[in-house]
Amino acid sequence: MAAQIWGSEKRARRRREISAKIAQMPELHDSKPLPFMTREEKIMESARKLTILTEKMGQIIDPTDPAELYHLNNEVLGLEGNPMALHGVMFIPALSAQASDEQQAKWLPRALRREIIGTYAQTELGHGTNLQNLETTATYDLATQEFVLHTPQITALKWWPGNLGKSSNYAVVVAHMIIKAKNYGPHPFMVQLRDEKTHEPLPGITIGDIGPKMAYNIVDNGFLGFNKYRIPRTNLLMRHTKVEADGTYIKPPHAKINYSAMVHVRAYMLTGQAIMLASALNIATRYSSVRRQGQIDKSQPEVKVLEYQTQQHRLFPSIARAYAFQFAGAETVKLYEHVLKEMKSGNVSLMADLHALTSGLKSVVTYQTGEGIEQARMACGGHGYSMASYISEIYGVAIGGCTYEGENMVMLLQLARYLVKSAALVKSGQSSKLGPLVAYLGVKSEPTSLIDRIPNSGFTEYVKTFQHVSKRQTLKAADMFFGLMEKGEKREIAWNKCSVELNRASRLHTRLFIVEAFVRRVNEIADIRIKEALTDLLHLHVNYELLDIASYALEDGFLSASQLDYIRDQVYLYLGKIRPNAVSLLDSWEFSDIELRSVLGRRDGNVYENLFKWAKSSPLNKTDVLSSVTQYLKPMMEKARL
Ligand SMILES: CCCCCCCC/C=C\CCCCCCCCC/C=C/C(=O)SCCNC(=O)CCNC(=O)[C@H](O)C(C)(C)COP(=O)(O)OP(=O)(O)OC[C@H]1O[C@@H](n2cnc3c(N)ncnc32)[C@H](O)[C@@H]1OP(=O)(O)O
Ligand SMILES: Cc1cc2nc3c(=O)[nH]c(=O)nc-3n(C[C@H](O)[C@H](O)[C@H](O)COP(=O)(O)OP(=O)(O)OC[C@H]3O[C@@H](n4cnc5c(N)ncnc54)[C@H](O)[C@@H]3O)c2cc1C
Repeated sequence: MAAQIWGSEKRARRRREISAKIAQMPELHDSKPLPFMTREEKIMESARKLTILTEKMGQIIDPTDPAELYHLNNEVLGLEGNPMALHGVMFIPALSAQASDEQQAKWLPRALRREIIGTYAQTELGHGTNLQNLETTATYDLATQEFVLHTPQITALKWWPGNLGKSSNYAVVVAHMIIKAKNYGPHPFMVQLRDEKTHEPLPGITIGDIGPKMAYNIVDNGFLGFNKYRIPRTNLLMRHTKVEADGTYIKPPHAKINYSAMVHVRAYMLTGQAIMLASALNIATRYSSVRRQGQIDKSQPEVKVLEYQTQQHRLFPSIARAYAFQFAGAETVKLYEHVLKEMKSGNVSLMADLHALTSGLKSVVTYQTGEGIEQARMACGGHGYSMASYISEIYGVAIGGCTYEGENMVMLLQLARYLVKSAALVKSGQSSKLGPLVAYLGVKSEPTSLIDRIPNSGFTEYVKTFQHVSKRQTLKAADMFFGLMEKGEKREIAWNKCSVELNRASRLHTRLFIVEAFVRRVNEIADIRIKEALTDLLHLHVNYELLDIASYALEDGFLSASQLDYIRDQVYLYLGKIRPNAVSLLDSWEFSDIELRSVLGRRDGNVYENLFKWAKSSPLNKTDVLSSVTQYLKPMMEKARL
């Protein structure tokens, strides 16, 4: 199963080897539990481990393999971030995709050797979503052949970029490029922020940390202002766009090609989210198989809470989602790598499809991951609320994904643009022009679902039902939009009036893709035992998801009330079937205790001993009487007694 999850036997074996090596290297372990550290201590601890990793990485992993790097990162540095989180996730990808060969030769080796630390600075205090209204300017000075970066007002301060505040000395900065008074829109520039020797901010740069956040606090998300700060013309990233010395602008082959670093993270973050969901579920499911509370049969001893159907219903559909996201994420990364290769050689024809797909997936996956993690926390009762479970930290980090790399509603609306265009093709009889991801929009569906009528149909009838509701909602939302425009409404106003319906279409389309990715994977599996276990999980997935969106299929009678009962029964059937495999389905992800950082979810299952030991190690328990008591509470009580 681990091979299915991680992509191959080799990958699963390498993960085990890496975890085993790290277990033998105490210098790479947290020196004390992270929840007992202050933010400053955590940042220091992370930097300590990061520098050891830089020295020893080659002994542990193949540093050119992103999957091994990511695993090493999760084990040693953890999900709360590190001083170079953005360096690997956005700075290097931005340089790789957007810098010319010559620029790459100059900067990439230095970045890869970690001579310099970089980030991606785009969002501003006043604007994150609407990139056309970013306010930082890069004005070309023909006389000196330099760009002058400037922050005209407070809302133009860069705000949020990870590791910008304190760690990075370089950044890819996105600014509106102005040449001879003409604004060419947002473009990426390589900018040095700090002196390479002293790490002091360079003159003309105002920089700092934006303060503590809901989670992810090892990362120094920062602010940045420029006061007429000059950089050479050749610091504009020039793989696709060029500015000649005389100010001549050579436009890129696709207007949005400079957005590739965002698409990179959107594609890669899906498996990251799956891992966080599976981690939280691993903790909750292990705990639920240890925790005994109440009886189902009063004549019997107390049961493990995992025996309760409500507990299973709370956890198991999310286990299925974690697998589904992992499989869909793996497909998306493959597609991304393909499109990136094509883009580098000038073929930009697949960019729109990839953008639509990743926009929808990032939104649905992050939202459902958040839901699943929060349910996992609640499933642990009181102990879930303790930082000993570590689930609240996992939640805080994962839920950030709903906002970063494009706020979810906004990204769903991006996919909706693509769906509406596709609907227009269907309506004008041009279905043959539909791309493969939306080809189903042009296929006539049966009048009613055959879900309960064709036994052994595999998952075909389910897929058809998801296709039906997605198609119907897309065409309905598109009709609503076109109808408003026909009545004379301006395009943007009509769009806004339909946007809730449009986003519903985007979610349904994305959920269909996730189901299909799961089905594709299960169909490929040769090992009969693995196939059987995953087929059960897939049964639960399709039935649970369909129940969740059933109103769309009931509206037009595609599903009947009796079919709904059938689907519901299937959910209960598969909850029971999955119960014996539940812990194994999560242990198969092979998270080490070091990586999980959870006292509640350790592999040994000694929940109560571990919790008591952890509580005793709390800094508050170093002394029996705290100074807050001696200084304030004791005098107050004494005064009251007088
Ligand atoms: C130790 C190291 C290990 C490394 C190992 C790697 C493995 C990594 C694994 C896991 C990763 C886990 C990640 C966790 C890290 C967390 C870090 C967080 C970092 C966060 C960073 C950020 O948030 S950066 C800032 C992100 N900002 C945004 O996303 C802004 C959102 N807004 C937009 O994208 C745009 O404004 C928007 C698309 C909404 C509109 O753009 P605009 O230019 O205004 O467009 P418009 O003129 O309206 O035209 C729309 C038109 O353009 C098309 N389009 C838009 N974008 C694209 C695109 N990217 N590609 C193709 N086409 C695009 C769009 O479809 C429209 O087309 P039409 O409909 O008009 O045809
Ligand atoms: C943990 C974290 C890490 C980050 N890291 C980075 C980084 O490294 N680099 C970087 O540059 N940025 C980073 N960001 C910033 C992030 O990319 C933005 O916060 C994000 O893109 C959302 O933009 P915003 O904050 O402007 O939200 P807003 O756009 O102001 O969103 C507020 C609300 O308005 C709605 N809204 C906005 N526009 C529309 C619209 N057109 N239609 C409908 N509804 C709309 C949204 O749906 C939302 O409900 C990070 C953010 C976080 C939380």
